[in-house]
Amino acid sequence: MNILSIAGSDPSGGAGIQADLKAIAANGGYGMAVITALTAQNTRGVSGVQAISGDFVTAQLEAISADVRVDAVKIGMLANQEIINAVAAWLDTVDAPVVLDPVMVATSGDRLLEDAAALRPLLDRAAVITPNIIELAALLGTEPAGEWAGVLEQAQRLAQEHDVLVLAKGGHLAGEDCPDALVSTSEVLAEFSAPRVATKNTHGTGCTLSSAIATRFAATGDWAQALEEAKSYLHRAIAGADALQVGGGHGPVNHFVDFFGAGDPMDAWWEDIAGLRAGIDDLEFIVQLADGSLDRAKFDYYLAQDALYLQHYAQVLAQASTLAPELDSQRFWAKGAGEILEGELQLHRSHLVEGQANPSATTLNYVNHLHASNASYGELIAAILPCYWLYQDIGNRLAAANHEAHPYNDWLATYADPGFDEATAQAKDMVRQAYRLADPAQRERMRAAFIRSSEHELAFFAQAHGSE
Ligand SMILES: Nc1ncnc2c1ncn2[C@@H]1O[C@H](COP(=O)(O)OP(=O)(O)OP(=O)(O)O)[C@@H](O)[C@H]1O
Ligand SMILES: Cc1ncc(CO)c(N)n1
Repeated sequence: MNILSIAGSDPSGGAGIQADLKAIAANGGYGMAVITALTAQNTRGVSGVQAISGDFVTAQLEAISADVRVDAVKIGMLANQEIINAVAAWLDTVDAPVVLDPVMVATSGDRLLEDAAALRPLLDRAAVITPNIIELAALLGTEPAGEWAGVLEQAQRLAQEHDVLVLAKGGHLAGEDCPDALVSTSEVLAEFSAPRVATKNTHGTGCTLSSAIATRFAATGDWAQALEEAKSYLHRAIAGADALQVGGGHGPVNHFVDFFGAGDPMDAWWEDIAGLRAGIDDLEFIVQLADGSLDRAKFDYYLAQDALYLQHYAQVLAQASTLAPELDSQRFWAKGAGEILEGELQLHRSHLVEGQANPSATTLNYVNHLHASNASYGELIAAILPCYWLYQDIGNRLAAANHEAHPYNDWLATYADPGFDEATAQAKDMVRQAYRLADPAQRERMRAAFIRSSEHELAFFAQAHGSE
C-alpha cells in the first residue's frame, strides 16, 4: 500500500513527515512524503519555519501522481493559504482517501499554521479529520471543550458542517484514560480508549496516529478497524517512548517498538504467568506449608524430588555459564551452579530421611524441558528464570508465615535469605540483556520457554498432593 504524507519536516525526527514515514512503515505501508515546509525544531520547541512555495508543493505532488498509485493520503502541517490552495487543487485530481490532521500548533505550543480558517475548504475534501481539542474548537470558531461529552458534541458539529468523519481525541483532557472516538454526522461510530501513559515523551503523537490510521485504512478499507489498530499501535509506541533518549523536552514516541521492543519484557512476562502464580498460591501444598499443617510424608516427598531436580538445575546453570556471551554472566551462572551443589543440596540431604527416591514424571518433565531449552543462551536462561523468580516470590510469603514454633521453621527460614533476592534480580538482568539482543522470533522463543518453565513450577509444587 502506497501512503502519501503531505506535511512539514521536523529535523528532530519525532513529528511531521519524519514521524509519518516511520508510522507508515511500522504499520506495513510504503511511505512517500511531499514537504510543505521546513521547520527548525527539536523536542523543546520550534525556532523557525520556512514554507515551500505553492508551486513547488504542486510540482512534488504532480511528480508522484504522474508515476505512483496513491492508496491513501495523510495531510499534516500546511503552513499557509498558498500551500493549502495547492494541495486542494491537487486533491481534486486524485481519488485517494484523505486523513487530514489540522496541525495548528506543535506539542511545544508553537504555531504551525497562519490562520485556522484557511483550512476550511480542505475539510470538505477529507474522509476523516483528526483535530485535537484545541484545533477542533478553532475550526468551529468556539472555545475548547472541558470534558469528553463536550468534545464529542463539537466533533459531531464539525462532521455535520463538512460531511466528514471526525476523530475526537481526548488526549488533552485530564484523566486516567485517553479516549478517541470516530464521529459521523449522526453518531459515534466507534470509540477506543487507552490508559494514559505517564510520560512527557508525546512529541508527534497526532502525526503518528493520523498516519497509522491512513495506512491501516488502505489495508483494511474500514475506518473503525483502522482506528482500533492505529490506537493500539500508538499506545505501544508511547509506552515504549522512555526507552528512547532523544532530547531534553517532549521526546518522540518509539515508532518501531514492535520490531525492537521497549527493551524490558519482565513486567509483561510476569503478567503472562499471573494465572499460574495464583494457581501455585492456592495449592494445598503451599497453603499447608505456610500454616504448618502439611503432612511430613508429603514434605519429604517434595524434598526428595527437589533434590533430584536441583542436581539437574545445577547442570543447566553450568551450561548457561558455558553459553554466556561475556565474563559477568559466565561467572554468575557458574556461581549459581556451585552454590546449589555446595549449599542447597546439602540442606536438602540433611532433611531427607534416607536413600534417594527416583525422579517422578513431573520432575523429569521439568528437567527435560530445561535441558531441551539449550538451543540458545537466551532461551536457556529464560527457562531457568522461573525457578529463581517464583521461588523468591513465594518464598517471601512463606518466610513471613514463619515463627519459632512452626513445624517447618528451619526450612521456611531458608526462604528469608536476602542473598536470594539479589541473585534473582541479577538473573532477571541477565535475561533482559539477552532479550535486548534477540530478534523478534528469538524473543518469542524466550517468552515461551519462560512460560513453559512456570507451568512446570506449578506442577512441581502440586505433585506431593498428586494433583498435578
Ligand atoms: N500520555 C498519553 N498516553 C496515552 N495516549 C496518549 C497520551 N498522550 C496522547 N495520547 C494519544 O495520542 C493521540 C494524539 O492525541 P493528542 O490529542 O495529543 O493529539 P495532538 O495534540 O494532535 O498531538 P501532537 O502532540 O502531535 O500535536 C491520541 O490518541 C491520544 O489519546
Ligand atoms: C513539522 C511538524 N508537523 C506537525 C507537528 C505537530 O506535532 C510538528 N511539531 N511539526
